[in-house]
Amino acid sequence: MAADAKGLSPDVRVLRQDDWDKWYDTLIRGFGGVPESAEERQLWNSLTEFDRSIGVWDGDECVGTAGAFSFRLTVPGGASLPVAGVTMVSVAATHRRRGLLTAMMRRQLDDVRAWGEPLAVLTASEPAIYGRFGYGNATVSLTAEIDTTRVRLSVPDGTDDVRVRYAVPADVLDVCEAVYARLVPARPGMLARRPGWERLGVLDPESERDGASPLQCVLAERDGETVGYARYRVKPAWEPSGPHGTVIVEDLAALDPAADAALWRFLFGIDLTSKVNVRGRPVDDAWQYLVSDQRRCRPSLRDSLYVRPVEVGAALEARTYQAPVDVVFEVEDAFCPWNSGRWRLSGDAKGASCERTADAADVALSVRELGAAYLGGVPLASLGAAGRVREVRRGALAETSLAFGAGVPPWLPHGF
Ligand SMILES: CC(=O)SCCNC(=O)CCNC(=O)[C@H](O)C(C)(C)COP(=O)(O)OP(=O)(O)OC[C@H]1O[C@@H](n2cnc3c(N)ncnc32)[C@H](O)[C@@H]1OP(=O)(O)O
Repeated sequence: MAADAKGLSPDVRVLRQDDWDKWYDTLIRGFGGVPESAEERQLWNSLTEFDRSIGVWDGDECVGTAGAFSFRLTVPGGASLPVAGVTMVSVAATHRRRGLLTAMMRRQLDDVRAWGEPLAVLTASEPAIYGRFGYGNATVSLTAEIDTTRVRLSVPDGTDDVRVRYAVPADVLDVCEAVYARLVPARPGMLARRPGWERLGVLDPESERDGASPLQCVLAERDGETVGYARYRVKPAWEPSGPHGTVIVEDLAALDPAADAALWRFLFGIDLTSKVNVRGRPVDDAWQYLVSDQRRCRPSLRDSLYVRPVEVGAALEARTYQAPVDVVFEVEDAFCPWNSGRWRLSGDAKGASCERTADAADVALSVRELGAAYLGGVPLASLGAAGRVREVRRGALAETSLAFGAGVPPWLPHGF
């Protein structure tokens, strides 16, 4: 390859099986260099999709890594779209800020297009990295620290019919996965899990416990059927005033309101604890509507899933719209110029078409804003109010923003 402006000739190539150890060591070092347990390393090896992963090589040395998992993502309307789950991105600190990430993003987005996947998605180690490549933050997740000495839950009818029982996390993986799988179509942003991914949820390296217990699990059952599960840890604390342990919720899923409430009631009530910490939850997590005092739950939000339309037309056609929409977008996409220009989107709750057009634009925006709004969690009107989206035809932004809503806030249930 010809040398680039910063003096490097990046040799970007598809990952080979026998390069994985070097490649993965580069990645681990890029994230600080703390080694993973043998079990965790083996799991990531088995999850690596070699033909969808790339490395940058400087002679024999691996200096850049990136992968793209083949996921299916739920989009508004319930369709399950093949997407590239961008992951494992790193550049050796000896080679940073010389364009290697840019070279990998170029190669990867060209590949994703060739694979026919209309979206690339990722979670970012730092939010400032990916906007320049057309990724927009499309979902947020909820973190909370609930003072369970003061906050009470009022549970819905039927909660007492749900039995909560302990189980060994690894022994009940299949029933937990079955609960998870039933929830995937109901919420945009959720990922259908490929075989093997469920094991990530029960990896329990001691190095990540920070003084808390090994992973614990309870099942919620009704009439012998599993209707939910929770995975959590307990971190004990003994203070002069008494026990003040914390329950750290790692994962919770339930098929109906009573099962959900039964699990939260259990977690709120564990003896010798005075706090429940949750993170990575949906912004509308139901317990918030059951508590006596939201303020003492100290909720906060964090950016989560970034979405990058790789094929604007195919992406906009794949979802539905909660109100009829007929709009011409003027899209600007400097990094993937095949998306730039005008697109007419016509659709409603049943389906949509999106085609190139020579008609005048109604709404002008960059592909990054389109990615942010795509799952229905970030209103186009709000992006308009921020000056990130421009209304060309009067009234078009409000109409389009309404149509783009998803009814339920999108949520990414786990990182990757
Ligand atoms: C999906 C995931 O896997 S997220 C994980 C991302 N990886 C990490 O955070 C690991 C540690 N960090 C790294 O490995 C590297 O710093 C990377 C991958 C973030 C960046 O790699 P580099 O090769 O240095 O990026 P590159 O030189 O192509 O930079 C391109 C542009 O992005 C900017 N940029 C790169 N990293 C950052 C950052 N962390 N914050 C803000 N801007 C950044 C550069 O300044 C440059 O801007 P310019 O074009 O205006 O000069």
